[in-house]
Amino acid sequence: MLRLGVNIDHVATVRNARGTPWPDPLRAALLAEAAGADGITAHLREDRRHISDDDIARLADALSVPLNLEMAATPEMQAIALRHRPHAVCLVPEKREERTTEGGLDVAADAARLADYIAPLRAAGARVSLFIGHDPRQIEAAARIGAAVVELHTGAYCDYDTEGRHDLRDAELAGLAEGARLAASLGLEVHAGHGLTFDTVGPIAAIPELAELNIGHFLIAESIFTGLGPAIEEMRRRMDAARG
Ligand SMILES: CC(=O)[C@@H](O)[C@H](O)COP(=O)(O)O
Ligand SMILES: NCC(=O)COP(=O)(O)O
Repeated sequence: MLRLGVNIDHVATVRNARGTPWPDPLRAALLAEAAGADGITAHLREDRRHISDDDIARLADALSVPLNLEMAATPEMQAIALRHRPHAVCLVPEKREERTTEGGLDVAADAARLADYIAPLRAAGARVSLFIGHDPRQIEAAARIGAAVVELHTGAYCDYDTEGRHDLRDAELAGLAEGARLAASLGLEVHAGHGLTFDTVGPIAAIPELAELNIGHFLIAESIFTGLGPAIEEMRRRMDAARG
């Protein structure tokens, strides 16, 4: 079965716009669980623009489904992950000035440091995931350093779709499918996510090697109109339909 991880970061974006306690990302996460989410994803950015340290503490305490903590590979974040022991830790590249996560980690160029970095996380029982593009060099490097999971960045595929650049979108989709095949053949669990919507999820969900999709921004946006539960249920329905 293809799992759906619901990313609740942008509930915190709305909360932080006013500095109120609402809307509460934990409440959204519990609603997502009730609507059938298989896991909750939260990205504790270094600049704390959405999810806060307190959110992570409360999510780690209250969730029944697995928590996937996305974070930069910094000493501060490693200490936080070791304190809260989430089910999974997904390492992502971060730039302070970016609007959203622009690309994947350069695992090939940073292999020795990342191997050392993930060792204590693995020893603490976390499933370590690396957020990367579908470049075979990055996938092979992820396998070499002992990651359990790679999450393939679907942002470019989604952007090309939105811009109507269908040749580029289809080439990107083919690259993601090829990357998923390579990663699975190397023994990695394969996830995908970033920017996915009702319109773009089908062809990604149809890639047979994928075990999990992480989807946030679109679901939170859609929930303004339909409520979070129905948005998640519709995404789940489209994922299942794509799997036949
Ligand atoms: C790594 C990833 O794809 C998500 O965490 C996404 O980055 C959500 O957070 P931002 O929108 O702040 O990038
Ligand atoms: N890792 C991708 C993720 O968690 C969700 O990304 P998005 O759907 O918020 O763009």
